[in-house]
Amino acid sequence: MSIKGLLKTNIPQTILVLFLYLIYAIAGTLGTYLFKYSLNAITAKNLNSFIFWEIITMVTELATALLLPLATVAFTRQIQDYLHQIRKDIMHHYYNGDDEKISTMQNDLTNNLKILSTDFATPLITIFSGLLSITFSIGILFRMSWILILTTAVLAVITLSLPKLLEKKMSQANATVNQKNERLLNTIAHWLGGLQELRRYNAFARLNKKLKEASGEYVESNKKNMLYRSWSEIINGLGNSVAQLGMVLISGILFFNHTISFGDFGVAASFAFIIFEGIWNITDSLTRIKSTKILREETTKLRQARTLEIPTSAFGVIATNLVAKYDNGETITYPDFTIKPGQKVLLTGDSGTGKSTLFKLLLNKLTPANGQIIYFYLYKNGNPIKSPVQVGNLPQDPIVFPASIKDNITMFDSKIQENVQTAVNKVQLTNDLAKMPAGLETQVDLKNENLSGGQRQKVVLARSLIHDQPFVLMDEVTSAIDQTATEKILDNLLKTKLKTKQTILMIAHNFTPEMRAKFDQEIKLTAVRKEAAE
Ligand SMILES: Nc1ncnc2c1ncn2[C@@H]1O[C@H](COP(=O)(O)OP(=O)(O)OP(=O)(O)O)[C@@H](O)[C@H]1O
Repeated sequence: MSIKGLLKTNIPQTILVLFLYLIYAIAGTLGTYLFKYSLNAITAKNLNSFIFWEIITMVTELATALLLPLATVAFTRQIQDYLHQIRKDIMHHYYNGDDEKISTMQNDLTNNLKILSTDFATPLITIFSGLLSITFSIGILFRMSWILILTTAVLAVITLSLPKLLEKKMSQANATVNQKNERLLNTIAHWLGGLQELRRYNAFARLNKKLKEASGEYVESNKKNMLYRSWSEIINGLGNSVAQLGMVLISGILFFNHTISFGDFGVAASFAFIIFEGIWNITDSLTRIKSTKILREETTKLRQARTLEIPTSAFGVIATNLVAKYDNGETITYPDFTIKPGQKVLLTGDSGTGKSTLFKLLLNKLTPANGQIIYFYLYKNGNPIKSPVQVGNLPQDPIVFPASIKDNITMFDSKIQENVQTAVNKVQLTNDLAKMPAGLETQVDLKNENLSGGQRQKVVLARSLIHDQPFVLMDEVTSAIDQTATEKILDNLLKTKLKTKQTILMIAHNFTPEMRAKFDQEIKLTAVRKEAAE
């Protein structure tokens, strides 16, 4: 998040915002200044002149009161446009990354953007508006007496240097709040994800304890943050009051010396209020802006999109000397294998032989302890050339979204709608849809689970088919589908001539010899060398 980015989001809107704040500052200053004539009319005991200037002042004040909400609305829209842009970039970053925790993502998209809006964007406009009011007020004071300007300058230096006292502490406190909030979200995701299991084992006390711990830390960090903020406000407020009193004192002396009129004395005090309130607001805003420095740097990094080049050809992969190792010492050694572009490969092996772990390695969710994985789609002089790839992944539990079955297949891409029916036929979903009154438009109800496990598997298979992914990992993707349908789906999956050929690596148990024979190759995992942790 940057000033430039905020201003550039919508240039005509930026001009409107700046213009509205400019006339708001002019009207505000004028309203205060014109009151001088009402005061002078009182000392001259001229009722008509007093009423005339009072009406003029009131009209200007009314204009000021109307301008502020207008300017605020325009600026809020500007912030929202900018945040929308940032949110889109962050989503893009996570979408292409595939390796982030949901809680981090939620925190970046909600809490952190809220902080940037309240502690960066809003303070910026406060500074702009404050600077305008201060400039106009100084101009007017200067016309009255240079002594008033000198007093203002001295008091301003004192007021401006006060916030420095707590700047660092506030930045740290803000970062801690974020950290603790992320931990809380993490705990919620981990523990509430297994809520049914906890219920089954009456483990409510443990859930409660964990949530209490995490939320306690979050509350504490928030309290500390508020404490620093309050101290900062107290220190700034004190400086502000001393400065205002100083101005009243000096302008009073100037009045008694006949340097300024009574009207000037009256409004000089008001301008003192505008100036010091402006300075107070600016210093407070600067402190807030500085406290978001770490957050802004993080957001900028997140906005740097991880764009993956997605080639349209099928990919192959070569694995050599591959070894996976978990923190507990569990080590799995894999046989070397090569999967050529477009091949359909079956991955088998007893439970615990490392099939899922191989998928984690291929998805780059786990770094090999040894060996390497090379994805390629081109050969040069007979040798494969390493290339980045986006690996498709169909996990054992199909991930569906609360949208129509059609949208779940197209993933909201209307351009590929016409291919839906073909994909539906190939995954044997046609008969299931015929039983649903709304057919493809049936809304997936995650809460009441209106789709069976097999139907959900068919939906994600159709999704994978329609999206032409160049390399797809499938983990027991037909486990809930009956034997006859599975055979037909396999025929379609393995023999389908897609626009671009697709490489498939599929984990499956209990396939008949005929079904296994449909694959180009079978990788059988057997021995697992275990090195138990101490
Ligand atoms: N996160 C983990 N931490 C430590 N060990 C793990 C972890 N995940 C898996 N393992 C161990 O690694 C070995 C291989 O597990 P993996 O899940 O890859 O096997 P699998 O062949 O997919 O089994 P299944 O067919 O039962 O799904 C097992 O001994 C397992 O206990």
